[in-house]
Amino acid sequence: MGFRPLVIKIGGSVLENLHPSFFRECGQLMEQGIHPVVIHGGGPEISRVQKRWGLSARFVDGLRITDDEGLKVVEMVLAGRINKSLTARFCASQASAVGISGVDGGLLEVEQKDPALGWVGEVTAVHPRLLYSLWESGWIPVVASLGLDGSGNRYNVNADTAAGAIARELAAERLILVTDVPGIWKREGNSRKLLSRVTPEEVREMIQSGEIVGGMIPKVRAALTGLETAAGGVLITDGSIPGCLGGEMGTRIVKEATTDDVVPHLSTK
Ligand SMILES: Nc1ncnc2c1ncn2[C@@H]1O[C@H](COP(=O)(O)OP(=O)(O)O)[C@@H](O)[C@H]1O
Ligand SMILES: CC(=O)N[C@@H](CCC(=O)OP(=O)(O)O)C(=O)O
Repeated sequence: MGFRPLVIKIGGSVLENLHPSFFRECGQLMEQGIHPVVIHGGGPEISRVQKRWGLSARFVDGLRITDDEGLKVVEMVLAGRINKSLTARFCASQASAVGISGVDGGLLEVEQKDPALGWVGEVTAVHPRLLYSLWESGWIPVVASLGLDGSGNRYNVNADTAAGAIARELAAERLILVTDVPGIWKREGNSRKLLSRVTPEEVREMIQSGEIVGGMIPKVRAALTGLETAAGGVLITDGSIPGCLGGEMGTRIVKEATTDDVVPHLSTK
């Protein structure tokens, strides 16, 4: 069976505002012979639960410091409630989905990123066999970004980073990063404009100049990872708008400014 993988990452920032048509559109892509895998975040909800439990939510460069208690919260919230509620919304929209995490099928192999961060994993390999099995049987995998090491320890993985690594391994047709903004903003005098396309070099310059900050930094870094193999480039788009998977709205990250994108036809009409 020939596979046409499409990697979609849903940010925690947009989970509550995801347009209802999103789920149906994913199902339609599957019917068109495209194979979506959905990686989701959930940072804001993890922080809310940590606070409710009297635990602090602390970050270094956008990565959550994850001690033993923190990992329990991450697993319960990310792989539990968020993963199950998202999977339920797919199924209720007649899009056949299965909720898993990066631990299942050994999908995300990681090593500890930095002892100072605790149970935070850096992806060292992606083993996609389970994804192919699910696609073959008609299921859309919905993945919580946890990983495991060679000793069976489980880790918290940034969801953008996980999506970028999966997209690179699958040589996905496209990586779509669904978030709460319509794309990458660039300052222009006193106002700002939305970039319709941007190259890796421009992205690196914008991080240097402080125009790309906060949660957009791991996102564009993941975009650069995915771009290494994704023929159709990477799209950053707003999930609260209908048709966000169609490819016309948002910022495209492309290898070269002059090359036309090879955008797969993703009709969600
Ligand atoms: N240049 C930029 N253009 C657009 N958004 C930016 C930029 N720099 C930083 N951001 C911020 O990045 C946020 C998206 O990242 P994040 O909150 O981590 O989302 P998600 O949960 O979807 O991963 C936006 O809401 C915005 O505040
Ligand atoms: C290591 C690390 O920081 N992991 C993230 C995983 C969730 C995530 O990435 O969620 P968003 O997509 O909403 O940011 C966290 O604990 O917040």
